[in-house]
Amino acid sequence: MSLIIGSGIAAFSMYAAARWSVSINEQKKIEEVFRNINYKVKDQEPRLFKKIKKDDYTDFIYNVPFGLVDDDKLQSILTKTLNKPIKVEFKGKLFIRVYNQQLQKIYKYKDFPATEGWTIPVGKTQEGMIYHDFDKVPHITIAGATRWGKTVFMKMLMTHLIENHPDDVEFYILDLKGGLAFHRYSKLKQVKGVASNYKESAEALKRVEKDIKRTMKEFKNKYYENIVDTDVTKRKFIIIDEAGELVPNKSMSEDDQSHAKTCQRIMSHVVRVSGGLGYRMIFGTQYPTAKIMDNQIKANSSAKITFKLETGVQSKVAIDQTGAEELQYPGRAIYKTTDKYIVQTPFISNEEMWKRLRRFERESDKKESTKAGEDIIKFG
Ligand SMILES: Nc1ncnc2c1ncn2[C@@H]1O[C@H](COP(=O)(O)OP(=O)(O)OP(=O)(O)O)[C@@H](O)[C@H]1O
Repeated sequence: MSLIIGSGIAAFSMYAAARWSVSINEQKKIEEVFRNINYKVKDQEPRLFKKIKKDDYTDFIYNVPFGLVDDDKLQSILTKTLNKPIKVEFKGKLFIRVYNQQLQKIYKYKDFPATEGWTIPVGKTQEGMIYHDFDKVPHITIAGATRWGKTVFMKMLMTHLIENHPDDVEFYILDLKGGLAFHRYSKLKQVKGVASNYKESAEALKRVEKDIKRTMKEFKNKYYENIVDTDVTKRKFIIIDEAGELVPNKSMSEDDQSHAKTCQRIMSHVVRVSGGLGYRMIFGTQYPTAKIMDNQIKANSSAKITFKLETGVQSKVAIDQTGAEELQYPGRAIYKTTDKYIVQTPFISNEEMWKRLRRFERESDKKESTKAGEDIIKFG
């Protein structure tokens, strides 16, 4: 018996010693990085204040000389040097959290539980699942270079909201990549329309603008200020994929330029006035430039989900700091509100989405008359 206890203690001591030496090693590397990138004031370097070891991570907390603040570069250089996920925060002291494990490359949508209210899962972080609450932050931007996960995220969001609020959610979708990604979902009773060109987009947004006017009048009559304080259960989501297409340019026909201008004006109106009325805008783009993500959109979308971008400059436009250019896997994103999280967003395939949502297909769309006059059932 004592032999078993003895060997248990010995094994634990070896494990603890190994972990301890790993963290000493990490501390050395962190301090070497400080020196190499000149993260100091004159000859005063950050000094370790505390080291806290937990099962999943170690926190290194540093006192830094006055005048030294957060540095964008630290996170990415430390991540590469230690080859581990790192979170750097500056809260009076410098907090460097070094996680033991990498996030997985895929987390399935079905493993994210249903949620209360108007929340959606944003993804898995090192410390658990993260949710976005549209009743707290009505408008979001979704940026990311092509093929890194924007459309899957929009579809996931749509699936979650429809499954959780089948009778209360409405979607207006501007699918400016030819309508290919969302066409199938135009058959769902929650989808008021899928616009796939400039003219249809302008018409869809004019409908939204009219609807906003009507809702505003109704709210005034009832002395409502914000939908979240009322018993109104409906919420209306406007999804824009790809907003870059809506910037008028000379290669467009005059008509299309005029439609694009109409869209821009209404989008700006939507984000400025309609959050309190229950409208939520999802603004997606693969080209975050100041022209596409104008100040109105940015200032009124205080949650930003950003997949991999081509450059640090684009990352600065999207989230006001570099970092999105360093993301390595499809579906990996930065979720930024007042805080910033690295997440692996939930993955859902087109097949699974349709399997979950097809029960909401409008009756009139389930059957289609053939020219010969017989009824056929449409599949997908
Ligand atoms: N959350 C995720 N987890 C794992 N893999 C993902 C995730 N999201 C997307 N992917 C992978 O990345 C591919 C591209 O995703 P998606 O179609 O959403 O890109 P996109 O940015 O919308 O591209 P585009 O702008 O060309 O439409 C998917 O087919 C899938 O293989």
